[in-house]
Amino acid sequence: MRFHTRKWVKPEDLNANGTLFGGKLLAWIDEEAALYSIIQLENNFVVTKYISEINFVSSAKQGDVIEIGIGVVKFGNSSITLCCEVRNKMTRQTIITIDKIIMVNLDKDGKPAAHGKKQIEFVHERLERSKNDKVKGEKEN
Ligand SMILES: CC(=O)SCCNC(=O)CCNC(=O)[C@H](O)C(C)(C)COP(=O)(O)OP(=O)(O)OC[C@H]1O[C@@H](n2cnc3c(N)ncnc32)[C@H](O)[C@@H]1OP(=O)(O)O
Repeated sequence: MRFHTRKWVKPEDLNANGTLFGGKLLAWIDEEAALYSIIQLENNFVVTKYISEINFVSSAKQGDVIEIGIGVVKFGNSSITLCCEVRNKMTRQTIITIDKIIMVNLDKDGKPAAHGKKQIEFVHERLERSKNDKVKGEKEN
């Protein structure tokens, strides 16, 4: 699991008890899952289909720095299944875990479409590959 995004818990993120509002946290996670899927599937048109049980393990308070981790459970045909953990950046205390977040790759008509991906890719490797392919193509011509 990779922890890409950090958040600073501010007054507007709190519930009536003064701790991080669960709905706010879920919105951050949904956006992170969407961003992760968009980058992996190389398609901006990806939607959240299904989220499994959510375990709120501990709370966060104003001023805490938290980080959102996303991992890939499975690449499907049109879907990608992710897992998520959010933890306190300083103490590593788990705040929430989600076993399965299923995101679906859509075509321009909003219908599920095969994404053709089988494994995690890194943008820098993609760029390196396309640079090498270009050089190879130039040598062949
Ligand atoms: C980031 C955001 O905020 S997005 C906004 C919130 N999300 C939405 O608005 C999405 C609304 N839902 C939809 O538009 C539709 O349900 C769609 C287009 C996502 C999917 O339509 P469906 O008719 O269910 O598609 P379909 O049956 O072909 O399933 C598509 C994929 O999702 C998977 N899937 C569908 N339902 C489920 C489910 N309940 N649990 C797990 N996986 C599921 C399927 O297995 C399939 O995966 P695969 O192609 O890798 O095998």
